[in-house]
Amino acid sequence: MIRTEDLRRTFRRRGAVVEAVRGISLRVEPGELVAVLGPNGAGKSTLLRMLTTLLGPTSGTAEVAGIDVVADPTGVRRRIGYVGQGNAGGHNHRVLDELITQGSFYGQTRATARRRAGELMEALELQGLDRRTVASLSGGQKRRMDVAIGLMHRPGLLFLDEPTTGMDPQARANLWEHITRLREEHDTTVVLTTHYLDEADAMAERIVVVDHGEVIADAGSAELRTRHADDRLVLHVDDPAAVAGLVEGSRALADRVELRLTGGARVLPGLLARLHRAGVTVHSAHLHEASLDDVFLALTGRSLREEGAAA
Ligand SMILES: Nc1ncnc2c1ncn2[C@@H]1O[C@H](COP(=O)(O)OP(=O)(O)OP(=O)(O)O)[C@@H](O)[C@H]1O
Repeated sequence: MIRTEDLRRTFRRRGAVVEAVRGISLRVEPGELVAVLGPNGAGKSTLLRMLTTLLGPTSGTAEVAGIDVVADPTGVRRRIGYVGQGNAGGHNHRVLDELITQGSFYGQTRATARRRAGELMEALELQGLDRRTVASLSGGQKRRMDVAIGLMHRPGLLFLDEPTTGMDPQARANLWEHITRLREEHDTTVVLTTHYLDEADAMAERIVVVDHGEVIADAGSAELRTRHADDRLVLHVDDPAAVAGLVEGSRALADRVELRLTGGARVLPGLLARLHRAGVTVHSAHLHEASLDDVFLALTGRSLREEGAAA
């Protein structure tokens, strides 16, 4: 669905050259949901803007939905949906009119656009709001409206730039439910950027971490955590020093032993069974699984959570 080869984009700013995207080669297969993560200024938006033809590459190539972004940007736009960071809808327009206008823009007849708008309003829980102005919608409704606009022409590929930023947790969960359903029903490929690690963790099958204009990791969340960050296990026991002697790599504290390990959930049952056989009573076992933020910290030396919070 997407193929880029050594994609680059530089900007000139006050005489200096900024390399916003530095040689990204990426493949996205049909039906995938890929989250692009990275701190502010990493190059995520620049990458997305090149893939959606809003910005030309300085060098390298990108094919989106089988079409070269430079040779045929109009062809690419026809096949993709793009939901940018701002609201796509005109604020004083009515919800239904806005959707129909979008459909007409892509060459749909009024009747087809109206039918499609009805389907999407139902799918995205916007029914009953036909005659309301976009400005009068709640934040969550507006964002779902943005997604509806992006889907009017039935694109096989949807780009979402920070779709849930600024939403409350319930509205986020709700939008995700809709995106998941649209994928299940229409097999839409989705590429999104987000600052919310928990969201990427829960929803994306694949996470592409971008930093300083480069892809520094590309895998599923579980694989990233196993590969780049440790879990931490805390066992409360009567004699920590004795137990530390039995568990390689652990250290004894006053009332517990602590241990760093990979794949903790898999290791834990065997470890507990071994301690039981050795006559050790474990009062409690707490496994702190590595988070994506731990992965990010291990890869970049920075916490994405802090960067995201500062944004
Ligand atoms: N039009 C431009 N002119 C000059 N520099 C730019 C321009 N657009 C982006 N940049 C620079 O390119 C780098 C990458 O920016 P980009 O917006 O792609 O990052 P990002 O990862 O999307 O950040 P954010 O999470 O804040 O949206 C930054 O250093 C930014 O200042």
